[in-house]
Amino acid sequence: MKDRPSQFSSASASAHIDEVTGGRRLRRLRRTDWSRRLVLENELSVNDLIWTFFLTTGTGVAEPVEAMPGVERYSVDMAVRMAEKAAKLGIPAIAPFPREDPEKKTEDGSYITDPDNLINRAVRAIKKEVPEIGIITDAALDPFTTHGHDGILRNGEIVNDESVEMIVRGALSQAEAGADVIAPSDMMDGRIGAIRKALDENGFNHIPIMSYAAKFASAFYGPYRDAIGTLGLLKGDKKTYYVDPANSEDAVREAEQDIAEGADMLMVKPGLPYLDIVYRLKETFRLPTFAYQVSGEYAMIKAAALNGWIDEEKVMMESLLAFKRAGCDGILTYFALDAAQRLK
Ligand SMILES: NCc1[nH]cc(CCC(=O)O)c1CC(=O)O
Ligand SMILES: [Mg+2]
Repeated sequence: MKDRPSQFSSASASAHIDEVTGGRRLRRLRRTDWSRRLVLENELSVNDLIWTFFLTTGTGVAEPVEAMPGVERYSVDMAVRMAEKAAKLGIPAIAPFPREDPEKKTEDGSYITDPDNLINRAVRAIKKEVPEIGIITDAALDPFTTHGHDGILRNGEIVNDESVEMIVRGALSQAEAGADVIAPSDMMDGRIGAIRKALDENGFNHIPIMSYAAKFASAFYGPYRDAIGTLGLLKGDKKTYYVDPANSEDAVREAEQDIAEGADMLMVKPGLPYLDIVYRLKETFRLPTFAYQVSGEYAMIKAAALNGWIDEEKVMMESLLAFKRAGCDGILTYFALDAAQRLK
């Protein structure tokens, strides 16, 4: 015991370490900045970003979303300006979500089919002024129903086939308004095939479908429901149609089914807590695969940053890079504008 310090001279420690590692020192390539850059495996680019944001009625409106500091709801005219900003930053696509006028909400969500609803007006205006940016629209019913569900509610049940009919009509009205990608987030069975058929039969066979294939019944959507005004409305939960957070085989089956029905791209939602699903879907199907960094994920990062507990910019960029490492081709994120600015 007395000799112990001398046994740990640096020379003998080195010899010991070389013996156990076989001389393989993984830190060699991490020593310098140039060398770290040289061996980078994944990189985030502005081409990976899809900007998610909110719409509201009126003109000249940019109002803050309480649970998402830094995020605002825009009236159509302001959304056009913001889309222009996104396009100038090189962001390839946007995904707007409407906070519809509560008076337009109905039991069956049929306002989704109105050519003059908020989302369709915004799509038309943005397509006219900023044609170079891609617009991805959600064909789910939740902004349009009085109960906040993504489908039609009958006797306490979300009825599948009738919901699909309405969702298909909504998707068609979005395509007619000029949407570039239809991205249904409702998780009804058979909706991908039904939307594909309707698009093809109506002159929209060039419009791709990005399926929210693996959408989980998650508590991370809280701030979004506040943002689109469905928080107080939602009756019960969405467990009868979204995937259980405990399951991954079910997520694989959902993706397999959506691909068989004609999905061009897959999405996983939420994002960071579900990177294992991203990895599995990418490895299994090799399709363009996306993840949605949802409102609750955004709020967590913002809240910690506002408290001075984490470095917002670093955590934002690290979280986005993690999606790339897991296999994402792109990320739907409320951070898109900030991240794009940072990537300039
Ligand atoms: N069709 C519903 C929908 N569309 C976008 C989100 C969540 C997005 C987010 O949390 O950022 C949800 C989830 C939900 O309310 O169940
Ligand atoms: Mg499905």
